[in-house]
Amino acid sequence: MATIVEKFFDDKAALTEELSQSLEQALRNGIEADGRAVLMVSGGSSPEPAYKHLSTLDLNWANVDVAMVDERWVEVSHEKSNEAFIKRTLLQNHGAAANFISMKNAAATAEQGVDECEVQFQALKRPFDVTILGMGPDGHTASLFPHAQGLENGLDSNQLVCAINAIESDVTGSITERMSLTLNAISQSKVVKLLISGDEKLAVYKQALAGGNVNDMPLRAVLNQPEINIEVYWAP
Ligand SMILES: O=C(O)[C@H](O)[C@@H](O)[C@H](O)[C@H](O)COP(=O)(O)O
Repeated sequence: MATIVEKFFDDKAALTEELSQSLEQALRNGIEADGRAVLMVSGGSSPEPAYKHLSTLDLNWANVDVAMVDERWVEVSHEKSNEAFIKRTLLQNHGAAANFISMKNAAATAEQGVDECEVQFQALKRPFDVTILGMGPDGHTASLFPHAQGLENGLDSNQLVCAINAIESDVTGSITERMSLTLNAISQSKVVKLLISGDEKLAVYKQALAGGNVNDMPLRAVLNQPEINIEVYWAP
């Protein structure tokens, strides 16, 4: 089992305030201790206000590496691009000076692009300072989707990134081809912040925590990892 600390808030504003402060502290600590800080970022609505706030902080952003947790295999101009979302939110203001590591590259498929992506991620400082994860109502996290093609590799691999082709659902939408951090990469973070909002997702988290088949709910594999420090952030 991971070490899990649950941080439950009365509302999203309180969650955002604590998350913003702790991310700032983690980046400052990383820069002070190692000269560079590494922040792994997910898309989703939960971290958006904290990203916008962080971008306004006067940090030594040139010494911060911001890298994607997962990405749809689409161009950055696509409305569903997580990279575009990070560029619109975190990489603004002072945050624009951060060094950004994309997952998407020119390869035709995620499968074909995975080796190039791996090289980029291997160059990052480890352990990463912070990894921000979201969670879907299907129990996916990063792009580790239930029963996806590539999931087994994503959970077992010694690599940092993996190509995933999810089973299309209401959660995935039509774009099922993705790149994701592996479980191995997620494990190599000083802290993992798992962001959850609403009662429905709280119930999904509790179901994952109760145990069961990791292929049905890949979040379980993260929660089961003994070496991960997870902080679960929840607000209604
Ligand atoms: O790439 C994606 O499909 C999204 O980024 C997704 O994985 C998101 O992180 C979760 O669905 C949580 O979303 P919320 O933060 O909106 O709850």
